[in-house]
Amino acid sequence: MSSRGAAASGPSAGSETRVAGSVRFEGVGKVYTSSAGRVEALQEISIDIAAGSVFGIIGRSGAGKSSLLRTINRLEQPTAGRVLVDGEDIAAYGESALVALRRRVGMIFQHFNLLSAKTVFGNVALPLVVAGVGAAEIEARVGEVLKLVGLEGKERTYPSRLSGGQKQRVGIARALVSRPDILLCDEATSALDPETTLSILSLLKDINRRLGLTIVLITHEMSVIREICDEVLVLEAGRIAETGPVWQVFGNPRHEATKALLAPLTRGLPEEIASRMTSSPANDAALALIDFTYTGEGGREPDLARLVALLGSQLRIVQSQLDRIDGHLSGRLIVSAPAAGDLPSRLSGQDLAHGARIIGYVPANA
Ligand SMILES: Nc1ncnc2c1ncn2[C@@H]1O[C@H](COP(=O)(O)OP(=O)(O)OP(=O)(O)O)[C@@H](O)[C@H]1O
Repeated sequence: MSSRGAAASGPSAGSETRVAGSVRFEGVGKVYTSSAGRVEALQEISIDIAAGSVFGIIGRSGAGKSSLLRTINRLEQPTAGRVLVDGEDIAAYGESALVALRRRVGMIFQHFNLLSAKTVFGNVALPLVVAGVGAAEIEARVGEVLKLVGLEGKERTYPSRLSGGQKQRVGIARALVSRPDILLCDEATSALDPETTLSILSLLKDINRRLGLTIVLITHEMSVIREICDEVLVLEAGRIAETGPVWQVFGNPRHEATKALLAPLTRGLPEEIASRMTSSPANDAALALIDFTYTGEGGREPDLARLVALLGSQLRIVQSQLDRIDGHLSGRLIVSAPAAGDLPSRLSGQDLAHGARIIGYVPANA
C-alpha cells in the first residue's frame, strides 16, 4: 500500500506535501455532444478532496454526479479544466500510466458488476490475473481482502448464491485487491435493503479508517452521506451549489437544491414544528432540532443523561420512533435544545448515536 500520512491536500499542496489519494478538480467542465444535441453536464467545478477523507456527491438526477466521479479514473475526459490525482494531471497520462491510475483508483457499482460464471475467488482475483501477478501472490492477496470484507470461506461460491450485501462485499474486495488509494462508489448501496446498507456503510467506513483510503461516493440517499461522509458536494445542473463538511451543509443548507434533497430527512416531524422550522436560528433564543439515529447494535442508543449533560436541562423530546427491521432495532430520536454556542462542533465530537445532526431551528416558544 502506498505511504499515507496526515497532510491534507489543501490548495497549496505541491509535490512535497503530496499524500496518496488526493483529488483536485480545477475548473472542470464536461460537454456531451451527440445526435440529440449538446449537453453541458459540468461547469467550472473547482474543489479539493483530501487524501483519506470520505467525500459524498449529491444532486438531483442529471446534475452531473456520475460525470464528475468518472473523471477521477478517466472513464470520462473533461472538456475543460484539469483533474489532478496526487498532484498529477491525469489527462497527460499515456496508456501504461492510465492502467496504473485505474489500479490506484478502484470502483464499485450499484449492480455489483460481478461475473456470474466465476466464483467469488475468480471475481476478486481477476484484476490481479489481468495484471500478470503470480498465483501464490494472488492466493494471498485475495485471502487478505476477503477476510477484510468478511467473506472468508466463500471463495468457491458463485455470485448467484450470494445475498445483495455479500455481492457488494465481493465488489468491494475486487476493488481493494489492487491496493488502491481511492475508492469510487457509484450508488453502491442503492440496490440494498436498509439493514444491509448500514452494514456496507460501516464496512466502507472501517476500510477508510483502517487503510486510510479516500472514498468518493455518489448517492441519492441523504442518510448515507450523514452516516459516513466527512465532506459533501451538492451539484445542481452541472455546477457547485454548495460544498463543505457534512455537519455544516446538512445543519444549515443554504441552497434550494440542498434543502429539497434534505426534505425526506425531516419527514416524521410534528406538523406544528415542521411548519415553523428554519434552516438557521432566528435569534439567540432559538432552539435547534437535533436528529439522532441509531441501531440496536453496539449499545448505541442515545443516553438521555449524556444528552442532558451535553445539551442542557432545557432539552425536550420532540419525536421518538423505534422500528424493527428483520429483528434489528432501528431508532430515531428528535430533540430540541438551545442553539446558542457552537452546537454543530459540540455534537460532531460526540459518539452519542449512529448519527447526530441538526435538521433545523425553531423559535423558543414553538
Ligand atoms: N454519454 C452521454 N452522452 C450524452 N449526454 C450524457 C452522457 N452521459 C451523461 N449525459 C447527460 O449529462 C447530464 C449529467 O449526467 P450524469 O449521469 O452525470 O448525471 P447524474 O447526476 O449522475 O444523474 P443520475 O442521478 O440520474 O445518475 C445529463 O443531462 C445526462 O443526460
